[in-house]
Amino acid sequence: MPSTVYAFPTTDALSGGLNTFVEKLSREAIADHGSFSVAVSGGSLPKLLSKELVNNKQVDFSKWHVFWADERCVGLDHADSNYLELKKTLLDQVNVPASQVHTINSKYAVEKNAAASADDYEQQLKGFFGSNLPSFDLILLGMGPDGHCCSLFPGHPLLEEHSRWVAPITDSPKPPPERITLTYPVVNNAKNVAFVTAGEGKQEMVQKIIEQPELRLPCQRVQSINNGPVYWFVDEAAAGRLEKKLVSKF
Ligand SMILES: O=C1O[C@H](COP(=O)(O)O)[C@@H](O)[C@H](O)[C@H]1O
Repeated sequence: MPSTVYAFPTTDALSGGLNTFVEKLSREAIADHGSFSVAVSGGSLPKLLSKELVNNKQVDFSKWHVFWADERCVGLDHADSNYLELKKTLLDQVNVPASQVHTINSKYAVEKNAAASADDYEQQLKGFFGSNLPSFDLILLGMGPDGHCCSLFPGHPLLEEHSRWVAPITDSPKPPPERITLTYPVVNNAKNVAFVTAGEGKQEMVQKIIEQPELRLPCQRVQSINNGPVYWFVDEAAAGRLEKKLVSKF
């Protein structure tokens, strides 16, 4: 199924649309099975996500289980930590119970032991989802200017990882080199996946990804096995080169 692209005039409007989208999915998931499992990326995503959501009193954060789509092998208080950014922008101000915030194991992360960190995180997923392939209610992904998502980079062998749920990477082209990442089997088994990206610096790559699927860049390999749409929340700057007919109304 092709992507559904929502373009917003400003980043604030994008955050507003994303807030509405997340509120709806959270409400539906909690009504259906009593919890909302979400995996979140780092980079620019946490700020765009949290801007409006942090003040949304309609969302029952007490039922959320928060995971990371990828994480850097650094301490949880390190400036490069994807967790830290979401903590500052959202988690410190809403009531997700600490036991439902599923961070990378800080001991292994501080040691830069990506292999042990990935094994540990896969066990954390098994603890929550059981032995069947995880099916997140929502995975929120950023897009790097090179077309990477999670810590799945163009041309990297991890693009062909089909057995692990969480993989280590020790040669990330974007620092820091040691990271862990969800793999495609997990990302593509999510009930909903949304990319969130903003700014003119992302314009060229957004156009390539939406208009040239044959390039098989990391973001283009995100395809729901359940045939659901992959959503894109972008601002007008990032959408600037897209053919208008490819943009949907939110
Ligand atoms: O290193 C990372 O980069 C990507 C993209 O970040 P952005 O700042 O260009 O939005 C991010 O999605 C990923 O989680 C992160 O580890």
